[in-house]
Amino acid sequence: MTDIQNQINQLRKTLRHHEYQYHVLDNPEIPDSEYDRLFHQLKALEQQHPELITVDSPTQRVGAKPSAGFAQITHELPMLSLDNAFSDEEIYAFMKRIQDRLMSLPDNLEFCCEPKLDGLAVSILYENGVLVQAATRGDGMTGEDITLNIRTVRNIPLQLLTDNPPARLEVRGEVFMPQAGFDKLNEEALAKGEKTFANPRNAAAGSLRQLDPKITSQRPLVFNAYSIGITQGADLPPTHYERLQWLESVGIPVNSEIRLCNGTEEVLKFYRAIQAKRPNLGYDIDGTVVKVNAISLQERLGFISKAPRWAIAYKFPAQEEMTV
Ligand SMILES: Cc1ccc2cc(C(N)=O)cc(O)c2n1
Repeated sequence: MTDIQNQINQLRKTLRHHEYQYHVLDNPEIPDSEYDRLFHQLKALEQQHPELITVDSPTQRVGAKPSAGFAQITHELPMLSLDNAFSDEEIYAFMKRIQDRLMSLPDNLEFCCEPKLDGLAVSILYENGVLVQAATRGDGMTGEDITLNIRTVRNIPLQLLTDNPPARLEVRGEVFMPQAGFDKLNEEALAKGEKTFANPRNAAAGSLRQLDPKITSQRPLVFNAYSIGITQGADLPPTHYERLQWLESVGIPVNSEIRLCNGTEEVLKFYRAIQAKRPNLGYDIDGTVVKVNAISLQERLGFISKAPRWAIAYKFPAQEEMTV
């Protein structure tokens, strides 16, 4: 084997070792500057000897589809999709279905109402209070392991703020990109002649599916929790609203617009109030989410195939296309 081939093989082996240390173990042994120096040494050798370039060389990573590099994770509890309502009539029908099954008038029921964030649904697992894993929703059954990227989202605590954390706590919520951060990101991309994102949701999804957490780390992402998945050793309150309050008390961010509503008319009032606020929220939403607040009633209502009977998304009419 030629000396050049030996040098190239040794550099590839060293770079793969350091990539593993940085991207998988999150434990770099060398500064980025040293990694870059080795990388560019290999790049130069391959440019002098293009016949020696192999598709699996570390220099060829840039072309890889980002998601190809993520392990698959199976959700212990499926991540549900929500049934949709597009009119008050469909909300009344939702309430009637609940009344028929619970034999109790909806106007005596409490609902937890929130804006429906237009981002990417993620699942974050804490064990003994420490963030150990994060995954995208994916198809609801399996998602991509984005643990390293989620760790870079500034408002997600790496440790729960409690002295007696549950053995296991899965927090589910939405990662989104606020409008101001999105506008700045696209301005910078334009200035650099790079591709811009069509909308904040695509920007959030693209940022979370970066193989390089350093890039994700530079993106203005925000997380808001909206439910609890699996738990072990957690003593949780009996209503959804109180559970969100508990999450907030242990350092998990929850949307500030979430409200308790009594009966159908207050639910519709909330929908209109959020619709009026929508232009000034500073982040994209595509409706509101209405949930029966009492967990015991949620359990009695159960799910229709994939969507829960106890929740519905009341969507806003599609916004007229932006004329650019
Ligand atoms: C159960 C469920 C499923 C998807 C959700 C999605 C959102 C959302 N996109 O804001 C909020 C929720 O409370 C959700 N709740």
